[in-house]
Amino acid sequence: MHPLWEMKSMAGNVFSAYASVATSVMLLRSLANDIVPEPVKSFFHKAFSRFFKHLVDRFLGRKPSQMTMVVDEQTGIARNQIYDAAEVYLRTRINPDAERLKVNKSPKQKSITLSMVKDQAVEDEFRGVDLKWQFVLVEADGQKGRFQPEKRWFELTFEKSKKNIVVDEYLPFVLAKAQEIRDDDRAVKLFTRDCPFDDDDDGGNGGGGYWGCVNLDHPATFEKLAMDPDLKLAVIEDLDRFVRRKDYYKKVGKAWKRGYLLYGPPGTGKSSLVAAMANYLKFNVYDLELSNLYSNSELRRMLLCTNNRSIIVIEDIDCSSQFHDRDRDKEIEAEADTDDPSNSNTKVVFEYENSNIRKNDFSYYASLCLIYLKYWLCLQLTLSGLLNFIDGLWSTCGDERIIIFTTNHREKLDPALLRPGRMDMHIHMGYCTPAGFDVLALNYLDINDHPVFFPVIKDMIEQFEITPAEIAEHLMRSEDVDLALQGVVDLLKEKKAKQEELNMVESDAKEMKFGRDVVKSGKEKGKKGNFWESVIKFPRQQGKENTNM
Ligand SMILES: Nc1ncnc2c1ncn2[C@@H]1O[C@H](COP(=O)(O)OP(=O)(O)OP(=O)(O)O)[C@@H](O)[C@H]1O
Ligand SMILES: [Mg+2]
Repeated sequence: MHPLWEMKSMAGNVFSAYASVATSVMLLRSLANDIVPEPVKSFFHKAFSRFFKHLVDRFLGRKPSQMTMVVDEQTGIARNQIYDAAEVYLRTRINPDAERLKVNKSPKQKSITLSMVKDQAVEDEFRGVDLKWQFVLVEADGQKGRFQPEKRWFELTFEKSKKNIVVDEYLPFVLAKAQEIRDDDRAVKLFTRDCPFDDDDDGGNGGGGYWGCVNLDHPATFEKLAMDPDLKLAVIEDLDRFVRRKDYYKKVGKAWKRGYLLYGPPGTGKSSLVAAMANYLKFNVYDLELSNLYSNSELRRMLLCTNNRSIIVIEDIDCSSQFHDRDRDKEIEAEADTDDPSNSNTKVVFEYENSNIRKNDFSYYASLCLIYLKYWLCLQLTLSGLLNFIDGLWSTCGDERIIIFTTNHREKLDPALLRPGRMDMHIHMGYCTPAGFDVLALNYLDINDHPVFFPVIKDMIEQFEITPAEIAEHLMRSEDVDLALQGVVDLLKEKKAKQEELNMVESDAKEMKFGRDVVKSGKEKGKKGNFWESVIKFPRQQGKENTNM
């Protein structure tokens, strides 16, 4: 064939192939147009054009277009929370090779913090997005006739196309992270009613006008507490579970709070455990002194003014006369509902019975007048009022609360306080055990063992009731390990001597009682005899009779 004809037929073939491909593409396109939904189409369209633009930028050596967000220190008259959060968060992102840094520590901070200096830049990365923070500072200027205060802001620069990720994900991440860092650095606070100070720097209404606070610088931690190791672990696990179970509490329809009852003899570490819990969770502590409160509404007001993530402590709950008997509460409330004018007298008599006022005391009349006045003003603080706040409707006001009661006498408490579900965990703080002594010795003397004293002390500790507070006090008496341990041994020997004395007195008392019973029964049978002879001699005679038998 002529080469010209050959070329012509090839071109015709190519053209017809192109035409058929083009027709198929158009057909597919119209088909796709009908089948694929609009959002999917627009997504692919955007992705393709972005990819294409990226390729072109790469090819031409152009940088993707950037965006800068300005984070001012103030929004109007209020502080800009993003600025504050960025300031805290960026401390953790400062380049360790930086040549200039600011160093700060306020009285309320626990540790020294580093921060950026003027015009310093910090780079960060979040989900594949590169970010650059720059700290800008314009110093105060009073030269142009008008005073210009110092101005500070951050500039956050990133790829423009990543704006949504930055606004929706990165900035909330910075806010949350900053809060975490602040919580770690924050000193735990102790709120009480009578405290004249208000050191609350959290910006919240930690006191609401009712509470004053100071830093809780209690050094107690779980490691330093001498208590049963299994119980200690159980308490820590319980706290961890409580803190991470926000959604669970919501799901089961329970207020996100937990109650602990700490009971045991004085000096066994109940208050220390409260401090250890607060330090472990970084929760503030509200020390609720019930003797200062006169009515349920006052109690409610006080409790409503407490912050979330806090521990409310009522120490020595058994000493609050109002909280002994809820049935009596009900009686009082029922009596109050009637119009009987003697009601107030009944209430006063009840309170009088429960108080320590003694007749003929100098303060007798004054105290009685006060009690009358209280009831005349309808002021009542009852156990029902407290329970209402613990797990009634009021309990849902506030999240992540822990309520702790401490007592030396659990048996004296109203069963309503002890029923399951009210105080979720009852923790017994008992006398010192050998394992507890190990903790105290390590804590106070930095020793794990002593070949002479440890076996003696541990053996005696098992036999006698001795509180960790007593041992701790003796361990602190000398810096010399041997002297300190000898002190503990002496203390235990003293206990032993006292115990033996007590046992003797008890056995004598038993003998006396026995003798008296015998005399009584003898008298009843009509036998006459010398009283002392009966008391002292009769048991022995009785013993002889018994042996003769
Ligand atoms: N279990 C313990 N572990 C370590 N130290 C303890 C323990 N118990 C008591 N202590 C020491 O004794 C001191 C007093 O203890 P704490 O006030 O905690 O006892 P408590 O049980 O609250 O007494 P109370 O019933 O009288 O209020 C603490 O400061 C601490 O040094
Ligand atoms: Mg205590």
